[in-house]
Amino acid sequence: MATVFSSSTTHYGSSVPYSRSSSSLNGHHQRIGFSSSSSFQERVLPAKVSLQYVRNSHQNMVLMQDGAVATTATPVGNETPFKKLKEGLLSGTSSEECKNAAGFDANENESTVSITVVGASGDLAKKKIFPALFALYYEGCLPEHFTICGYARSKMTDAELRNMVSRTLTCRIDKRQVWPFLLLNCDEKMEQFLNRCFYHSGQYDSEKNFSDLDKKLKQHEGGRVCNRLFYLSIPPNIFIDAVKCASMSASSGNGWTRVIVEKPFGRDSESSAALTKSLKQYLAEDQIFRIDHYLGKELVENLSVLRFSNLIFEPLWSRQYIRNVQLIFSEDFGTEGRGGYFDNYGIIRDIMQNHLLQILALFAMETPVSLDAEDIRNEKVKVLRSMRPLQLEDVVVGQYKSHTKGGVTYPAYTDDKTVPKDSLTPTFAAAALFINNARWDGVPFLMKAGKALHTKSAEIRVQFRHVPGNLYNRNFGTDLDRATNELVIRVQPDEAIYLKINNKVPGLGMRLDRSNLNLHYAARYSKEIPDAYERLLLDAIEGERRLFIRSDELDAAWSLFTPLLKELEEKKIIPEYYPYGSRGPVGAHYLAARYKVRWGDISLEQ
Ligand SMILES: NC(=O)C1=CN([C@@H]2O[C@H](COP(=O)(O)OP(=O)(O)OC[C@H]3O[C@@H](n4cnc5c(N)ncnc54)[C@H](OP(=O)(O)O)[C@@H]3O)[C@@H](O)[C@H]2O)C=CC1
Ligand SMILES: O=C1O[C@H](COP(=O)(O)O)[C@@H](O)[C@H](O)[C@H]1O
Repeated sequence: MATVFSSSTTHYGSSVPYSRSSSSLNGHHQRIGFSSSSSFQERVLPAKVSLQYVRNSHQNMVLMQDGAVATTATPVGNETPFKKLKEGLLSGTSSEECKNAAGFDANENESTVSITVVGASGDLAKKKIFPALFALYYEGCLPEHFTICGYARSKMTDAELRNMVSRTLTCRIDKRQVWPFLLLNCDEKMEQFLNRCFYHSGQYDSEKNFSDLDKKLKQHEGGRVCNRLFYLSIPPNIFIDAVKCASMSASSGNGWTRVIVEKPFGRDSESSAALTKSLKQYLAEDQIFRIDHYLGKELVENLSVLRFSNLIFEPLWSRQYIRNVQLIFSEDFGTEGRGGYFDNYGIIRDIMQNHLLQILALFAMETPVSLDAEDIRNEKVKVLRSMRPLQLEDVVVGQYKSHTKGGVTYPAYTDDKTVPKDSLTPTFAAAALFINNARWDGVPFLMKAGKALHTKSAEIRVQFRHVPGNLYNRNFGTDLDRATNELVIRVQPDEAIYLKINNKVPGLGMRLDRSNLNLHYAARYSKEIPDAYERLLLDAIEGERRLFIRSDELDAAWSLFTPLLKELEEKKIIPEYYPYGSRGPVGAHYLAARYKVRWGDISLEQ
């Protein structure tokens, strides 16, 4: 029988510095996830065992027939260890002994990751975290040894947790696979996954309860080197209690301990600094993973690829060619169910200060020295620090009011029982921001975010300047804005990148129209796009910080918004009311017009 000894890169490619590999504090490696065999360059060697080796920038890995994984830092070009491994396996020696004899890392299978979802009974845990963990498991991206533990005050048995989690799990479908093969092992995978999930009930401020959790985790870790990830999916007022107890009583003794912190990271510069200071009493900065799930969205992650790996965009990426940039977020539902949280924050803190500002920073940053997390985050901080803090006149705020349509009455924001009747909290805001650096001087970056609008979407719109001395000007009429190129990056839903160009309508005459060069993801790629939480959880497990917010980034972000937020609250600025399901307050148009901008999502041909 021929042996397939195949070489491949991971699906990120071997030359990409942040190709996925683990790097743990204790130096053990444990690789997770292999590229599909279809992309392997296959070489046939005369032997009876099957090996696949996978290479990335840090290490080489061999997947053996029995599923065991071996890793080595030896370059792929040097095949000696692989030959030795193969010879050993052919002689009938066990995988473990062969690995050791051939010089592969001895312990990579001896470490384990325990993921504790703190606040496991809550909305985010059910909706996003457990499904993302299952998706990672289903895709073969979790390490061989892992345990998932739900932690919350609610009383629940392991079986009850599994039952709760099972209701939210779905299997990923690859359109290339053919029914019925595509879901063949789905139930089996779900069961295997659920068997690795456990529950521990406890208070968030009880070291004793966390110490009991520690004992439970140890039982599952079975004496291996243990790496521990805590996901704080709880309200912010209990972050510090939970971090304190986890770090004092349940952190790893011999591996790494990391904590994912959910937003909000404070509500202004002062409270954010206080939160960071308190977190740093118990954790080092490199243990803190501040999550902004928009950074995990496929098209946001693609921004750097688009800019820095295509020749055609970067030369245009400046004030010389770009007239304005628009960052637009809208939801077609209100704060239903989250009014209590929302009223203390409002849309500016909920969406603009984090999600939209993070996109802006990635969009506008200079080319980083490398793709390493620190290099990227350094560039983002520079952009944020080059921006002028927002002032009241740069902003329009709105709040949705009740609206009846088709016999259905949609509630006002203040109809929510958890919201004070006289609340002035904005559920909509539009803002004009400027970056005072050589690249972007004078270019308006307009943001718009709102709840209870007519549609759900998130997009980046880049409107280019008019073509100087355009020979075809007379074909466009008086409205030259309509004829300028616009690049649209539709983050969600129905991901796409399209460029609006002027084009000749086929025929004998000379009529121009606006057409799209369209990269529509659903048509181009058969695989479902992973949820942002999957990418971010995997990054946190692998110690990749690129998509998490560093504390100086956070400070810079708050510095931009804090003076405005204070002024809005101190002056009790009354929001412009807009009907539920509408396009938002008209003031947003006046704001844009002040900078000679028209919102791209409102124009007739979007
Ligand atoms: N839900 C979402 O869509 C999003 C949420 N977030 C953030 O994620 C975190 C979790 O969100 P979410 O799941 O919605 O939160 P929940 O309000 O559902 O709270 C999560 C769990 O925390 C416990 N809890 C709730 N309130 C208190 C309290 N006052 N004191 C002690 N424990 C409490 C409850 O568990 P038990 O009673 O069993 O202990 C609850 O199940 C928050 O920081 C939120 O801001 C961020 C983005 C989106
Ligand atoms: O962080 C938040 O994001 C959600 C929107 O996330 P999406 O991935 O569904 O676009 C928003 O509804 C919520 O208010 C906010 O806290």
